[in-house]
Amino acid sequence: MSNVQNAPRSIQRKMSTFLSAGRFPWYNIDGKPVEPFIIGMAGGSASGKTSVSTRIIRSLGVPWVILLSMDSFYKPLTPEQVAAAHRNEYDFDHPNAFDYEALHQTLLNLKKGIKVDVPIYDFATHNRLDKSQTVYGANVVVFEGIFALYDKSVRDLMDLKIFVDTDADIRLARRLKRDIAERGRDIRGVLDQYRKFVKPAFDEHIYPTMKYADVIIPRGLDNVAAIDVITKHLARQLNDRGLSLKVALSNINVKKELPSILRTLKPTNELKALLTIIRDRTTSRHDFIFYAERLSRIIVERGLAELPFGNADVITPIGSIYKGVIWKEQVCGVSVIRSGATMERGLRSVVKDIPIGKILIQTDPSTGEPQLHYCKLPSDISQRYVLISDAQIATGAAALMAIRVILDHDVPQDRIIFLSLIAAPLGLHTIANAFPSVRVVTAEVDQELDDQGHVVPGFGNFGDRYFGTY
Ligand SMILES: Nc1ncnc2c1ncn2[C@@H]1O[C@H](COP(=O)(O)OP(=O)(O)O)[C@@H](O)[C@H]1O
Ligand SMILES: Nc1ccn([C@@H]2O[C@H](COP(=O)(O)O)[C@@H](O)[C@H]2O)c(=O)n1
Repeated sequence: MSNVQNAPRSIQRKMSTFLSAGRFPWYNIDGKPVEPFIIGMAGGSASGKTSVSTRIIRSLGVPWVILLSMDSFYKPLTPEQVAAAHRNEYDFDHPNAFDYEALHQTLLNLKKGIKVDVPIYDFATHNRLDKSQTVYGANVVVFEGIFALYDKSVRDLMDLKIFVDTDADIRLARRLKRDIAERGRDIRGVLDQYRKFVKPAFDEHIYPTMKYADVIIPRGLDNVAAIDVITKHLARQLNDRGLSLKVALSNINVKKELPSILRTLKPTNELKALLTIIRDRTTSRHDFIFYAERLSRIIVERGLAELPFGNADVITPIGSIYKGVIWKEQVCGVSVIRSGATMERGLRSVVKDIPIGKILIQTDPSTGEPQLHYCKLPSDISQRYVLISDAQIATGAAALMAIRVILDHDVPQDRIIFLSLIAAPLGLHTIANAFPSVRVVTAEVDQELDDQGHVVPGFGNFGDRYFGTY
């Protein structure tokens, strides 16, 4: 997810992620992501590309929409080029001013649902800022820029191509006002740059890309009718792609045999005693927390046994060699809030200094579908093994979403270990069907789900019992 609060106002306006609600599943029951809808929005400078894009996005009312600006992909300049830019001697309106390879890769990754780092551009310094913006997850991507329709490989990624056609005088007037107010320019500079570069480039390179557009919007934002037609078309297209994981889950084949992704704890009486206390409705909150955390630690230890080890010989205090082993890889935790957070203490007490990310997934009461509301993960997660924690697996819908998020952050399936205290067979089959290389560690497999989706016999609402929010 993105955060541009600290960027200058002009940048914030251009690089936005519209997250008006939780994100519904963006993958099918086989765990494969469904591609976002990509719109290309070209037109002359100050024609209204950003304004039209924002209006369409707001009217669409779809959550998880990204407005990506081509400015982010201006090639970095040398100090000499920056000096030339300040003298109005650098041509920012030539197609060669942009890095199409980086641009193509970014759009491709967004299309695949993979997390991307988008450079943040600063018009005042004519260069990228040191920090970038992490963008993850989109139902719709609107990509706007003067050369948005210029490059064929970029065009080929688009589902809809739009050209905003606004009168040249109006464009110049708006550019004057905007560049002075937002981009640190003066009147002379803007007019000089317009005459030398902006106008010739429009006539020679930008206007000709209009032929690639599916839709042309004369007069930009003022053309209410055109924007309305486009919004309705988009809404229909998105509706046709609608996914219902809930319906698909009810068709999962729950075989008698449990899937091979499962790792259960050894069924000792000690384990049974812990589960008896946790499952007992009369257990006090104090005892519940104590024994739940004790069980979490055992689950985490079992999860760590799944990691790869290497040989390590050590010398003992009496000078003898011990042929030992060490963990070979770095690990991190990701807790599925709320009940997964109850296992964090267990994780911390077993793995020293473990970074722990968080994912908030809630079930939408009207549709029964899981929704992703929040996601904050360690930045180097792709270099680590990931222990996802959630107290129980019921239908597997939340687990599927959590695993999909981690995969979208470049973690291979076989580096993901899902830790849960108990699991229902349906949830295990759901995970195994979509992600057969993920491993699930649990204390016990319960019998089934009741009509309301509760795990039976289960332990009730784990989060409420742990946090005291009955
Ligand atoms: N229809 C309009 N009426 C008045 N001002 C507009 C209109 N459309 C855009 N603007 C203003 O013109 C400037 C350039 O518009 P913007 O949408 O950023 O263009 P672009 O993204 O094509 O460069 C902005 O300051 C914007 O607020
Ligand atoms: N350092 C820069 C980079 C670009 N420009 C001008 O921006 C225009 C494109 O942005 P729009 O929002 O207007 O589409 C382009 O015409 C460049 O001249 C700049 O002035 N300085």
